[in-house]
This record gives sequence, C-alpha cells and structure tokens, in this order.
Amino acid sequence: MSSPLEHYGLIGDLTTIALVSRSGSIDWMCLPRIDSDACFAKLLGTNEHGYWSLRPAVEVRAVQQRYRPETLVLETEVTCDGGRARIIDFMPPGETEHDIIRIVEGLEGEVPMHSDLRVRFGYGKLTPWIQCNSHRATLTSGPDALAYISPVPLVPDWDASRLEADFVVRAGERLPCSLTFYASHLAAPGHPVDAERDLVRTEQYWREWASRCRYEGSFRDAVVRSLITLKALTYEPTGGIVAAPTTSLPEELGGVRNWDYRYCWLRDASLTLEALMRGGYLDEARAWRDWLLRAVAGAPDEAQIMYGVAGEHRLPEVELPWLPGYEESRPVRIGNGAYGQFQLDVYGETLNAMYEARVYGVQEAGSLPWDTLKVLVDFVEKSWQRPDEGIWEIRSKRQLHFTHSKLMAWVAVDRGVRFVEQFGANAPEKLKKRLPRWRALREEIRADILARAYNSRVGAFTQSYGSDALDASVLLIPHMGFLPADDPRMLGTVAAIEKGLTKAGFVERYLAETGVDGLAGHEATFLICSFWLVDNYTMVGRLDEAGALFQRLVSIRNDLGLLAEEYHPGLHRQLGNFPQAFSHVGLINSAVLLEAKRAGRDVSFTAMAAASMH
Ligand SMILES: OC[C@H]1O[C@H](O[C@H]2O[C@H](CO)[C@@H](O)[C@H](O)[C@H]2O)[C@H](O)[C@@H](O)[C@@H]1O
Repeated sequence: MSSPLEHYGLIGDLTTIALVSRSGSIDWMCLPRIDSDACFAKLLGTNEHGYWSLRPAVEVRAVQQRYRPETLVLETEVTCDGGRARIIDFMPPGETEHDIIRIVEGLEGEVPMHSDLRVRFGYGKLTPWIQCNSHRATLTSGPDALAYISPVPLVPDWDASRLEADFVVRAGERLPCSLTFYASHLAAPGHPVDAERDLVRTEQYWREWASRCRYEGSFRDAVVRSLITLKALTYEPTGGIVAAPTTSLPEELGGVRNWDYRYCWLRDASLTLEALMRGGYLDEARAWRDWLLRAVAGAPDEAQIMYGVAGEHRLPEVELPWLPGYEESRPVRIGNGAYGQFQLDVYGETLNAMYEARVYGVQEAGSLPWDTLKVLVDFVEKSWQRPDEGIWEIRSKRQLHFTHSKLMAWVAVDRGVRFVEQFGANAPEKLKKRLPRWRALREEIRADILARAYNSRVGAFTQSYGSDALDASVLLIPHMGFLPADDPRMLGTVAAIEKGLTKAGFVERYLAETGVDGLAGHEATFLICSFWLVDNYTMVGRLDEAGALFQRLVSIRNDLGLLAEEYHPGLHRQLGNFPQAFSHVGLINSAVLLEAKRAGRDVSFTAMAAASMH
C-alpha cells in the first residue's frame, strides 16, 4: 500500500513529475509526459504496480523531508543507529532526455542502504524485459525503455522482475544513481548522467526562477512554494498547464469520486496563469496565451473545456480495473469524460486571463488574439442563456442555470469590452464596431443575474436560478468585479455560506447530499473555496477573520508546503488529486490580497487590475 498522500513530495522537469514518499519511495511517475502511462503506480495500488525505493536497510529513527530553499530539489534526511544520510532527489529541467537523479549522501557514521527498483509500465500492468550488466540495466516494454545506472552492482531478482542493490554510505560520500527514459527503438543513452553538474544546474534554474517573484510580503515562503508548484504543473514544450499531476486520488476515501486531472482545463489553467502573473511571471502568460490560441483558434466556437497538454481533443475516460486504488478508492480512471461537457464559465475565465495578461503587459502578436476574442465573445452572446454543467462539472445530466456560469458569461463580455476599450487602438474595425452591441449584452446579462440568481428567501446568491441551494463559487462575484464585496446581497451570501457550507472552519463547494452532482457518496471541504472566503473577508475589512482562516489553511499544508484539492477536517486528511493547482492558486491570490489590504491599498477588481498596469 502507498503512503498517505500528505507524505509525498513533488519533483519534476517541466514535462513530467514524480512523487517521492517520506520513506524514500517513488510511487508515481508517468513518462515521457505528465499524462503518459505511469511506470510507477504504487500510489494507486501495491508493490506489484511499480516503485523505486531507496532507504536505509536498518531501522530508521527519524525522517525529515524538505525542499532546498526556493527550488524543486527534494531532500529526505534519515537518522539510524549507526549514522545519518540524505537522499537528494531531482529532475533536471529543460532537457530532451528525462532523467530522475537520486544522490545518496552520507552525513554521519555509516548507513547501510537498500535500493529496490520495480518498474511496471502501462500503469502497473506491464512487466519490462530487463537486461542487466553490473552497474547498468535497461528495462524495456513496447515503445518505452528506461536506462538505470547504479553506484554499485545491481542484483536482479528475475522471478519478481526487479533490481536490487545493497551498499553502505559513509560520512562525506555521495553516491548518485539515475533513471533515464528513452524510446525503445533507439539506443540506450550512451553517456552516464553527470549528477553533480545536473544538481547545480537544477538548483540554479529554480533559484533564478524563484528570484523573479515580485511578491515580498509576509507570506513569501508559502507563496514561493505555491508558485514553484504551479510552475511544476506547466508542460514547458507547449505552454499547457495541468490541473494536477495525478489521477484518481479520491475526494472520499473508499469512494468513487476519482478523476484524472493530468489535463489542461481552460478554467484551471486561466486561474493558474492569473496567480503566476500576480507573482510576476509573464513568460508563462505568453506561453499559455499562445497555447490557447493554437488550441481554439481554428474554430473558437468549438472550444472544449479541456484538452491534452499539447492541445489534444479526445480524452476518453476509461477505468483501470487492475489497480485497487488509493486506500481502496475505486475505480481508478484515466481520461476525463468532462471534456465533452458544456461549461459556460470557461469563456469568462479564458477572456479574463487574456485581459489580465494584456494588463500585465503581454502584447498581441498579429491578429489572432483579436479574432479569438471576437469569436469567444460572439459565442457567449449566442449561448449564455443555455443551461450547462457548470464549474463543478456535474454528472447528473441535469443541466442548470448556474449562477457562477452566468457570472462568468458576464465576465467574458465585460473583459471583451474592456480589452477593446483599453487596448484596441490597433484592433480590427469590425471588432470595434461590435462594442455598442457588447456593452448592451453585458447589461442584459447583469440584469438577468440580479433578477434571477439572488434568492431573497435565502438572503443569498444561490447555486442556480430559482434554487435554495448554496454554492461557494458565488464567492467570486466581488473578485470578478460584478458587485462590491460590501454589497448587502454579498454580505448575506457570505453569512449564508458561513452557516450552511462551512465544516469545522473550512468551506464545502456545495452540499453533495442534495444529489445535484449525480454521484454516489460524499466529499470533503474544497480548499480553493476556503481561500475565496478569505478574500471576501479581506475585501470587506474583516482582516482578523481573513488572517485566521488563511493561517488555518496554511497550517494544513504538508511538511513540504503542498496542498491537495480537498481537506477532511474530521480525519485531518488531505484528499483529492495532489498537489492541485486550484488550491495553490487560492493561496497565492489570498496572500496577495490580504497583504495589499493590510497595507491600506484598494483591493477591488478595478483597482487591482489598474495597479498591475505597466
Ligand atoms: O466533481 C466531479 C468532477 O470532478 C472533477 O472536476 C473538478 O476538477 C476540475 C479540475 O481541477 C475542476 O476544473 C472542476 O471545477 C472540479 O469540479 C473531474 O475532473 C470531473 O470529471 C468530475 O465530473
């Protein structure tokens, strides 16, 4: 069985990632891309499904995991009776080859170590053909192969198809080992990796990247860790950004709410981008804007809500019955059926991110952004009155008029208007001519929302038109600039959510027991929603409550500063895919807002956008 998800650290090379447990086992890794088949899938199964463990061969007295400051280089320090050792795990970014490098460093005395590599391609199903020659081995399965280099001779266990090695590390020694992915029809990489040089380069890369962070406030460590985590979720070759690097970590232990997040949602990627821009990262904004244009430019009105990291359209959802699931949470799924849904909000998130990128200084390149802007707003004009599956991607087949979806339809039109008004001097004439029509449309949507989404019986904006049910996504109304946070209708909404959607001080996205999502079982509190509540407190000046809730959220991060999608306050467990972009986006945005408000700055949407203008 795997470790609890809180006991994992993330390393990555901006094309894929690996999860390393506190006990030194890499239990999840997909190669060569973040959404490729896993070659280590113990996270969702058992030892049979693949891992690479590197740990003391004697009893461990203490373990501590940490990142080297402002990097994605992970250190696991182990203390045993005879000595102390450190395992340094990292993946060098920006190379064509994908290497995972582990350096075992002796710190004190002597520590006997045991390495155990059991590769299983195809998400734990396929046993590789192993060729082993003393310190080197290759592991091949169909198109995929790994080259393994060990500091000491390897001992194959042919029956179990694994490679073991025992050695002793003494104080002052550094023993590197590596695993390199290659396409099996090509020759195995001939040269061994230069682990020490790669370590220096990897550290430099991340330190330089982190040094560009513009946020200097009191939550800097947490913000930088979240920014680095978001950066690790970007697929650098294309600029795509995944929602999380895992599949099927459950929203309920033992339940069925298990989804594959290794894809690029327009919603999640747009929110991630806003957080990166707030941190000062514009190259990522440019790369993502170009990714978006390539994905949707052909026929923007056929835009999907999500794609593969290179813009792939088909993401069919299938179950992997041979995997028992994380803590028996079945089924394990890959692909995501939500790709075929209609979710009206994604147009608003996309146009908001395009607008903010422009505000932050990302210029248009040619006419494509203008064309895309036009077609996206035109699409919203045609479609905003349709019911949809909404931000939470409900599967009940009951499409509703979700308040959040209509809010984001308004945002789509509003940002389209603002974009042309503020930056449209060189925009095509046909676009400028649309402005009066778009302004009228913006007013029409606004009036519709105010008339139909606010429920005076409940005293709040509710989940959908005519419903009494609460939904935390409406907490975004002030953030998006639709109404000020101190509007009495928003104050009522916050009060209703505090009362009806809060569990032990954390916010649920909606009440699953209403059956609205069409899924069996329950789920835990949804972390980004708690951050949205922090933001509402901040905006109205409830700074003590904002600070207390923010600290509570920071305190539930794992030792490495990582957050999953959800948190179960009763079990004190993180749940859902891990680490999840949404949660880290929430942390960054709340930190920036809280800091600005404490410094006495105007934190309304318009003021924040204007303040960022170059
Ligand atoms: O709750 C059911 C849905 O759960 C997943 O969606 C959630 O994750 C997405 C990626 O972070 C996010 O964009 C969405 O707002 C969340 O509800 C899953 O991907 C869906 O297939 C599933 O229906």
